[in-house]
Amino acid sequence: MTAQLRINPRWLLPMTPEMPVLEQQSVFIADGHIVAIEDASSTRTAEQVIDLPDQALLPGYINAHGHAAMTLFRGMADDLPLMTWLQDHIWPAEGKWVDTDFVRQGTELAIAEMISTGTTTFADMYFYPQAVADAALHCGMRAVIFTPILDFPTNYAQSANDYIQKALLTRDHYKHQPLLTFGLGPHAPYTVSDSPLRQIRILADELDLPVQIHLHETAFEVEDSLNKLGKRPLKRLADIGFLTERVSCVHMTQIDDEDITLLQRTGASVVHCPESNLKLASGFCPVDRLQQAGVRIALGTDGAASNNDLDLQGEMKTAALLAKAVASNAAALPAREALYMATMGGARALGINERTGSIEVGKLADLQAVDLSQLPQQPLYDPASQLVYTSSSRQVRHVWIGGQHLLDNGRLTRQDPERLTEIARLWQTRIRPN
Ligand SMILES: CSC[C@H]1O[C@@H](n2cnc3c(O)ncnc32)[C@H](O)[C@@H]1O
Ligand SMILES: [Zn+2]
Repeated sequence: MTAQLRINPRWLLPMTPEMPVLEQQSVFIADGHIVAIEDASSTRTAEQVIDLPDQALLPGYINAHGHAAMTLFRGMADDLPLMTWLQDHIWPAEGKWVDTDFVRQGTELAIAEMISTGTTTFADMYFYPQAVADAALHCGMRAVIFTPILDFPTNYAQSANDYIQKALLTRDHYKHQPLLTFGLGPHAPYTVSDSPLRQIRILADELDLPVQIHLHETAFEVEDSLNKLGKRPLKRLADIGFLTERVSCVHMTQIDDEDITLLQRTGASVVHCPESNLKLASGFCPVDRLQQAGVRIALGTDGAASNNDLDLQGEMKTAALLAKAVASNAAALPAREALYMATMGGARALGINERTGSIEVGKLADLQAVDLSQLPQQPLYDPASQLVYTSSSRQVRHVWIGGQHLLDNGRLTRQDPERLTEIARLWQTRIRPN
């Protein structure tokens, strides 16, 4: 059978369980899927052949947590701790500026940055999820969209029940879009009460939805819950039956032995956002301990207002370095495991691992090719090491999502960077006139 596309990379990192680095392999694509992986000598034909003699082909990264539209708040409130940042700066700005246009345009800006740096799926938790969905569809980007749920009113919705109804309507509206998956995003244990959390659990089970929540982001969050309720937030969630394997817990910088047992017992996963945690001085997620306990871990950037970029390769490097420092062990989170976290780890946490996250026959062609011939990658002993520990995201040359060629030799095929820059500048002058 003739494939539509044959890619001949120098190296292939399929991110299958043994995490091999292969050479002399060709990947064949048809109808958006990987249809064969064969030796480079294969005589199988394709309508188009792309030779990548200096490049590594690997799955696109999966950014497992973020607030894409917050790119428009990038650099607006730096060098502040979480609660000051959120309550005194971000929430007032969101109240003033966030509407459908803000989310649509901010999300398109975010998608351009993510595709250019090798991300092929992003998880999003933000207001106006239909604008996030429209932006993703327009750009050809895969997205897991968690409609936010809070107890209090915002520009977007009035009550927890209103957010939930909007989540269901949004999901219904886009149910035939293969690029999109919808879930429920209760913001945090300190902003959502037990009753909506119970309802979210029931709906997630009934409709098979992923759920994502900010959790144990700071020591203050845990202390506050101990003072008010006599238990840690994770224990409270476990006690009301909220925790299941559908749930991804974002941040988890505060972890004791009982927390680890709860994560193990329920199968809930952790989304590690090391750069946001460092910048807001929130704390350190003990990645090595979690891995040793068999807890599933994914990687996220969080929003550009607390990171301040959406570069998952940078996040991998930070995660690998931080894991070593936190564990006092240079062997903690080696390069291949960081790569796994940024690909299959994300896919598993978001419940999309049957479709994406690795290069295997039958899976979607969500791929990136990275040029490893450039100066910052020389000499080259181990492609996995170069991908994680050098600034390899600057060398991403090609990205395919569902077989669509969205980055072609470093050029975005569906988005215009100049137009996006102009839009970002317009928002900047509107938000903070000079
Ligand atoms: C309800 S939509 C998402 C909501 O979360 C806010 N947010 C962004 N980053 C963080 C974070 O690290 N912890 C808690 N909340 C965060 C965002 O501004 C929106 O209001
Ligand atoms: Zn967040």
